[in-house]
Amino acid sequence: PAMRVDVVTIFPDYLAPLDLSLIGKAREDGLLDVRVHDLRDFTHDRHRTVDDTPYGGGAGMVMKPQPWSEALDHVLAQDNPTGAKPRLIVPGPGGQPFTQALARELAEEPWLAFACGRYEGIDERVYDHAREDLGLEVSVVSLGDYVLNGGEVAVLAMVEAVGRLVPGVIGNAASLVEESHEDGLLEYPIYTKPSSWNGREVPPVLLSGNHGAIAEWRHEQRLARTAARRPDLLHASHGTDAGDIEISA
Ligand SMILES: Nc1ccc2ncsc2c1
Repeated sequence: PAMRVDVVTIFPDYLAPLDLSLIGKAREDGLLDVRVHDLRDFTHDRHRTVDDTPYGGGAGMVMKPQPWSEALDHVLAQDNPTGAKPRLIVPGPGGQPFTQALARELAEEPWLAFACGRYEGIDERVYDHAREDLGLEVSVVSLGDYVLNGGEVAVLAMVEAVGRLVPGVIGNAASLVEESHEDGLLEYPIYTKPSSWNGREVPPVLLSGNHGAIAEWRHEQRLARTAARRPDLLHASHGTDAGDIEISA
């Protein structure tokens, strides 16, 4: 397969959507090999304990290091005759921002492993163990400045964002080109039949057949939308600063 993806979680059913639609088809086609592991399978007590109270006090619970160590050992050992290493991604609100650029970077990796934390997070020694004893590159990655209850939803988003960039997963590669954030501008408004609907018309330029005018209109719309919604994305390279675009979108 073009890419192997392992996910360790205490809620394996949360990752069931990865079996659906595009990602599901990519798995059938052998482009993506997605394996979900239940962290509790790497516990040995009757209650399958994965968490405990934090040293130093404080609210909430911390995920114990031992189950994670055994889970990572299992991931590294399974179907891995060459001893290759996956890149370990740990979703967390305090991580580096997940961007389309990072998605493109991760889509180049042959093997990704995702660790879904719950509770207040994972004992810090797991990160040190993964880097220093297992020789893994470990990245803590945030989807945005908000807090979820765990990493599973973040992993679903990241696997979709990365998986769709793996060659062959999306049929028409062209549809990957003009997407928001691909070149730092938001997407232009899009329309389809009928040309007149509910008393609302499609912008005439789009029916003109004048491809130069259409491209120009679309670029203007992208600039205007970006200035209106995401002025932080605009910088010198777009030849315009937010000040001199009339906001129409
Ligand atoms: N483990 C954990 C907890 C909260 C959270 N919010 C965004 S990613 C994430 C990961």
